[in-house]
Amino acid sequence: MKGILYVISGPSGVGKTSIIEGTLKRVRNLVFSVSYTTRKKRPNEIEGKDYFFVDESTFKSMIERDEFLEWAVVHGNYYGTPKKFVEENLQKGFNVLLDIDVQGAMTVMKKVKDAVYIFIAPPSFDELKQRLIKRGTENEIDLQRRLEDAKKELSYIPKFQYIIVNVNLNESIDQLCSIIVAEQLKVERFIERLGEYRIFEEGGKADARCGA
Ligand SMILES: Nc1nc2c(ncn2[C@@H]2O[C@H](COP(=O)(O)OP(=O)(O)O)[C@@H](O)[C@H]2O)c(=O)[nH]1
Ligand SMILES: Nc1ncnc2c1ncn2[C@@H]1O[C@H](COP(=O)(O)OP(=O)(O)O)[C@@H](O)[C@H]1O
Repeated sequence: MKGILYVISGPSGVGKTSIIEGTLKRVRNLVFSVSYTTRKKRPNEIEGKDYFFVDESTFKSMIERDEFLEWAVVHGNYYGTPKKFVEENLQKGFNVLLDIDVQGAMTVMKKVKDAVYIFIAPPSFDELKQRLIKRGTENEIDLQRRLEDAKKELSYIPKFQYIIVNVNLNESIDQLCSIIVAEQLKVERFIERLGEYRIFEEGGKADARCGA
């Protein structure tokens, strides 16, 4: 039994965290991979839930020990996905969700062929700016940098399989749930997991381990 890897990317402030939180509450059998970062913790963030906050030397020694599935420098800080967590959960049959930047998504694309790639886009550049200002977690310099980086990030959209334009949060959560479930219902994935099913045996039932 092998789970599905879902990769979510999109510019800072677009609503990735909000959409993911809403989705995790609604979809069964789905786990979020908490990344490591050297970024400073925001007051509302929880160690081990939002990120594992580490210093640069700890992060670099993790790179040397090959502990990341992927890592990248994003808006001036290091971010990385713990390889062991992702591999173990996929192996156990859980579906795993990553919130990583476009560079990280490109790395995963080379390593994990059957992952699902979803880009979250803003309705407009102005709206993105307003959301970042309203969130109030960045100083002026960091905010400008994130908006600058957003322009480059949007150019990666054609490399993704799905796009959600986050106008209305609840609709975006619905759309992410739909993508997650639809992928699980693909015949090619069903056949891969056929060993898990007993529907063709007499008295058997369809115990599909899928989502919402
Ligand atoms: N490559 C990579 N990017 C990550 C990882 N974790 C988070 N990111 C990305 O880093 C960027 C900044 O995240 P964050 O500092 O939480 O700011 P926010 O996106 O404004 O909430 C976002 O694009 C995240 O998707 C990771 O493990 N690897
Ligand atoms: N559809 C939406 N409409 C308006 N505001 C939103 C929407 N989705 C998220 N937000 C708000 O925008 C801000 C950025 O969202 P967040 O989830 O932190 O984005 P990201 O994780 O992509 O940086 C937050 O204050 C959040 O409440």
